[in-house]
Amino acid sequence: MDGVRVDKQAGSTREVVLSVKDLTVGFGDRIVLDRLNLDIYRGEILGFVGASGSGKSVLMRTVLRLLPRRAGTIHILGADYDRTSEVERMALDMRLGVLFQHGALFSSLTVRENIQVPMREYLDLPQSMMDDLARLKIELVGLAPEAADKFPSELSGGMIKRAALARALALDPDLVFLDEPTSGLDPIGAAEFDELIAKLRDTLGLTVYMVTHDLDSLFSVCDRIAVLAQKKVLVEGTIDDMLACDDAWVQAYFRGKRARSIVRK
Ligand SMILES: Nc1ncnc2c1ncn2[C@@H]1O[C@H](COP(=O)(O)OP(=O)(O)OP(=O)(O)O)[C@@H](O)[C@H]1O
Repeated sequence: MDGVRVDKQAGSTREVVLSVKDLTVGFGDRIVLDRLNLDIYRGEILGFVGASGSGKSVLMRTVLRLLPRRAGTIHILGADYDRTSEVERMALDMRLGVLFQHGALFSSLTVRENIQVPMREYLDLPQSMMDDLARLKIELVGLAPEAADKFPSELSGGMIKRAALARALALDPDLVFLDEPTSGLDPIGAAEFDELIAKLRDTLGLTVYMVTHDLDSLFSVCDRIAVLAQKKVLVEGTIDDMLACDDAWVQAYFRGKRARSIVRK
């Protein structure tokens, strides 16, 4: 594996945990991402935005090796996926957690069993230890202990998101990918989920890659924002950078009527 890359900026040294260079992804004769570049730094919450169909999910799925790419390199936690052995890849995959859109829990498994799926896949632990770990994860995401024995169909939308987050945290990952984690939640549930993500980042030192359309999340918990447009990361920076950006789509998104009502809060 390569060493972990660091970037020196504003006098501080930041560890790059995900680095995407010149990434091109397409389907048939349609190019969705064209020589895209992106860096994510340890401990930050990066919010990913872009118009519907701009390729946010495609990017996330390509980084997770669920979709093939035509060109470009992806370094995760200092390792170039293309140059790692199968064993090293497995070790890397264990350090990534994923919360897919709509939770994507297995409907025939209880919350406890869902959380234990990654443990069974990657670890060889006695059942009693997996039960203890599942209990800890359930507590970590703010679910009641009784939720362990419930099936997804018995949970509210907010509980499903929390259970899916508990599963994403099952193996104590360094980097978590969240695909629209607050979609479908009411504003109070969404705000609570944002607070939970910020708390987990602070206490566990997580790095968070979050695809979101939720302006409240972007304003309240994201350290940095990346805008996907024209098949690449068109702009990246803080919310102030977004507000100062003169791109028409970025202006409409961050300074439109809905955004202004959040800024005024
Ligand atoms: N497996 C696939 N085969 C062919 N085309 C695909 C595939 N996956 C995605 N696409 C196309 O790639 C484009 C980007 O899709 P993607 O789902 O990444 O958009 P998005 O930015 O996540 O949108 P949304 O915000 O609506 O979820 C779309 O035009 C989509 O139809």
